[in-house]
This record gives sequence, C-alpha cells and structure tokens, in this order.
Amino acid sequence: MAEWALLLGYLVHLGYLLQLVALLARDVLWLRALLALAQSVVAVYAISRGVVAIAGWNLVLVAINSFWVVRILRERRAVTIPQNLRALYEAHFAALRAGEFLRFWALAEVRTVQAAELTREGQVPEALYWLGQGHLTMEKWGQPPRRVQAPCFVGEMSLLTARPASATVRLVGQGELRAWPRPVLERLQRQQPVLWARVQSVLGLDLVYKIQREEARYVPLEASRA
Ligand SMILES: Nc1ncnc2c1ncn2[C@@H]1O[C@@H]2COP(=O)(O)O[C@H]2[C@H]1O
Repeated sequence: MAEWALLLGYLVHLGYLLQLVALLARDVLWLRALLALAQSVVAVYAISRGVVAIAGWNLVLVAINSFWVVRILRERRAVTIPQNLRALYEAHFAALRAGEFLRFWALAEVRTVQAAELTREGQVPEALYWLGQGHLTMEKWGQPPRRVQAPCFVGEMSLLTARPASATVRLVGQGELRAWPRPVLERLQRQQPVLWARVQSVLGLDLVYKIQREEARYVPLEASRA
C-alpha cells in the first residue's frame, strides 16, 4: 500500500516531465497528444490526492487537446488524388498536401470563356486564374504582344506583390478556366495561413516555369547582333 502511495506521488513529476517534452515538440499533433497524456497523468495524481479542482481543470484540458488530436488526424489522413488530377498535382501543386490541394482546387469556379480578357495591365485582377490547356496573348506597354502557353496561372504576380497586373492577358479562342475570386483568396489568407503559405509556394513554382520558358526563348546578345 505504502509502495502504491509512493508511486502515485511520482505521477506528478511524470505529468510535468511529459509537459516539458510536449513543449519541445515541433509538430502540433505531437504537442497536443503529449499534452493530453501529461494532463491525464496530472489528473490521476490530483484525484489520488483528493484535489478535485486540479483534477477537474486537467480533465477539461485533456478534452480540448484530445479534440484537436482527432481533428488534426482527420485532416492528415491519407487522401487520394483522383487519377485525372494526379499528373497535374505532381507537376504543379506538389507543395500542397493531397487534401489541401483538393480543398484549394474545389474553391475555384470553373468558367468556360471565349476570348476573354483575364487581366488588364495596371488594374487589380478580379481573380487568380488557372488555364490547363490553350493559349493566351500577353501585352505589356512598350513591348510587342506575346503568346503564353498553358498550363499556367494568370494573375499570380499581382497577387503575390499586391500590385496591379503587370500585363494584359487574353485567352485565345474558347477555353475552360478555374478562377479563384480575390475575396475567396483573401478569406483563405486570413483563415488558413498555413495553406496560404503553401499556395504561395505553388505560385512561386509557376513563376519558375515562366522564367524557364522565357530562357528557352532567350537569344544571346552576340547572335542577335549577327
Ligand atoms: N513574362 C511572362 N510570362 C508569362 N506570363 C506572364 C509574364 N509576365 C506576366 N505574365 C502573366 O500576366 C499576368 C498579368 O497579371 P499579373 O501581373 O497579376 O500576373 C501576370 C502573369 O500571370
């Protein structure tokens, strides 16, 4: 009996040691899970000592942390990308987790448009666009018009820099676009900052692809003089 009492006495140290380890965890799932365990241990200790208030408060904390553990596990559970989106995901959206990609993809409106002007140089675009197939024309003041080939985003530069559009971009012919209206993106930015940070990486990758296409068109100065 006395040994039991001694062991129960150590529980308080175990509980706070576990809290210490929890605070070292970088991953929020581990943090929450270890905190729930630590608070359960402290609650058992408090019950054994008859301190109802400490036991009660720790059980409330256990309930909150357990709720978050379940929620995070649900969000992270394996999500399979449908076959028709897999190649697209791997090439352009791999900075997002599979579930995040599907959520972000579903936020967009699908629009079928004909020769539409997507952005106008100097004006803030109404949306961010993704064109999976087709061609665009791009006009910048003082430069000859150019063709831009899909797949690519349109309107990502002004979104990232919070400045007006750097060019006027029009769709050639008819095409199907995905459009994320600005208010939808602003809500995403406010409510899901982690996802927003990953979306910015996706847009960064699109910019890299654009630079690589520009470089493929690059004519060395010597050759252009010849
Ligand atoms: N050099 C470029 N190559 C491909 N697309 C471009 C280039 N410059 C601008 N754009 C696109 O044209 C869009 C005009 O609006 P944004 O500046 O928001 O985002 C721009 C890009 O999506």
